[in-house]
Amino acid sequence: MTRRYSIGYALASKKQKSFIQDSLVNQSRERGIDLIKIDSDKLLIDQGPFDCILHKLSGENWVKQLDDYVIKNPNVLIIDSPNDIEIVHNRISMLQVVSDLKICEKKEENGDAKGATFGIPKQMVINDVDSLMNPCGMEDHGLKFPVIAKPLVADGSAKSHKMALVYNRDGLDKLKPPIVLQEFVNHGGVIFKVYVVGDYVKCVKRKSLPDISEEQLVGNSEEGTMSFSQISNMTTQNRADGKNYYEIMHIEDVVMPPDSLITDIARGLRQAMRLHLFNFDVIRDSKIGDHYLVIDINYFPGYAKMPCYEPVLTDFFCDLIQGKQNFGNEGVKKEEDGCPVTESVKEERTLVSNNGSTDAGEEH
Ligand SMILES: Nc1ncnc2c1ncn2[C@@H]1O[C@H](COP(=O)(O)OP(=O)(O)OP(=O)(O)O)[C@@H](O)[C@H]1O
Ligand SMILES: O=P(O)(O)O[C@H]1[C@H](OP(=O)(O)O)[C@@H](OP(=O)(O)O)[C@@H](O)[C@@H](O)[C@@H]1OP(=O)(O)O
Ligand SMILES: [Mg+2]
Ligand SMILES: [Mg+2]
Repeated sequence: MTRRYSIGYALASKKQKSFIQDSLVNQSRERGIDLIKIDSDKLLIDQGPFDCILHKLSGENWVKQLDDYVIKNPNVLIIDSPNDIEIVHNRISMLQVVSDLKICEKKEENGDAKGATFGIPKQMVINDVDSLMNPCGMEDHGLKFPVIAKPLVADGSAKSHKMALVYNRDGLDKLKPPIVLQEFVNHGGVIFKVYVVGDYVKCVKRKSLPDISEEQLVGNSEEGTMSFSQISNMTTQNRADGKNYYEIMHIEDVVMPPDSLITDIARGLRQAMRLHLFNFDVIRDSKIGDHYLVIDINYFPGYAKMPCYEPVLTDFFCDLIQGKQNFGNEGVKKEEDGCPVTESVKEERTLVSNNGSTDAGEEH
């Protein structure tokens, strides 16, 4: 009799609706893994037992419950540790991880960068209104208008997604610190969203803020700012002339970033942050062409929008249970054509039981 494995999940209702779909539950069940909802009205310690806990909750009480559960069940896998998640709840610390990545970029004989390079936009934190009104602040950080004002805290609240494109100094006085002012970089209206699920990496294209021409910049100066939120999830945007900007720009024709660069950044972030479940947003600097900027990192994003999310996540669950998902230098899985490496799991999988013994998994 093959032992079954249980993964408990603790998610906000919106997240649970989008992520725990019947298709995912059924595919996991077929592979010997039961996805079980953790009851938020009961103590975690009184539930289970779980081989793994998936969560996207925060707060002292929840963190304490996780700690107590781990003390009583030292073999349980927590995906992911609240301490590790913290780094992406701040828009300065999240991008500092990118700046600190050591990825060997190819060089020409004369030392110039060869091929694609990456970085983060210039940015500065504004903690209070006085710093906002300091005229030298932006210049000291090499920032010039337009800039994007983002809430410093990226904690998943609706407020944390409320952004503003600031055209001039008049626009600054509408802002409410603490915020980050980030240089606006024209990038052709397309953002590259890179989903990471353990060792698996998938890059997709999404709609993004349109480029700003010099004329538009002057033309929009009277308002001072333009507010927006979660534009990459936007379905339509009709311009004044009624035409949909995104139909005109043919997003499907936009060239993807180099696969090797994306997987190197994904691997580097995974090892540095010690997170299994995140995505990061990349834009291509229109002025340079093969220079890419990471502008955002999100913990436990909307995986249901990722192609083949069910097999990818089920694969990940199996690897977790087998103890395969760690932070070593193992290769990064990329999708084969069509769905990802789930085909490669057809071979027999030995699942490791809670007490460390192994039992042969069923032929899948
Ligand atoms: N530095 C930048 N230059 C140009 N456009 C930018 C820049 N930063 C953000 N944007 C635009 O603003 C959008 C939202 O920015 P960002 O991804 O940081 O916000 P978010 O609320 O964290 O989004 P998400 O829903 O991905 O969590 C991006 O998808 C992109 O269209
Ligand atoms: O729900 P959605 O599908 O929009 O997923 C979004 C997710 O919302 P959720 O919390 O409800 O999962 C967001 O989380 P918070 O920052 O708000 O915590 C953030 O990760 C976005 O980047 C995700 O959009 P995506 O990057 O995948 O396009
Ligand atoms: Mg984003
Ligand atoms: Mg974000």
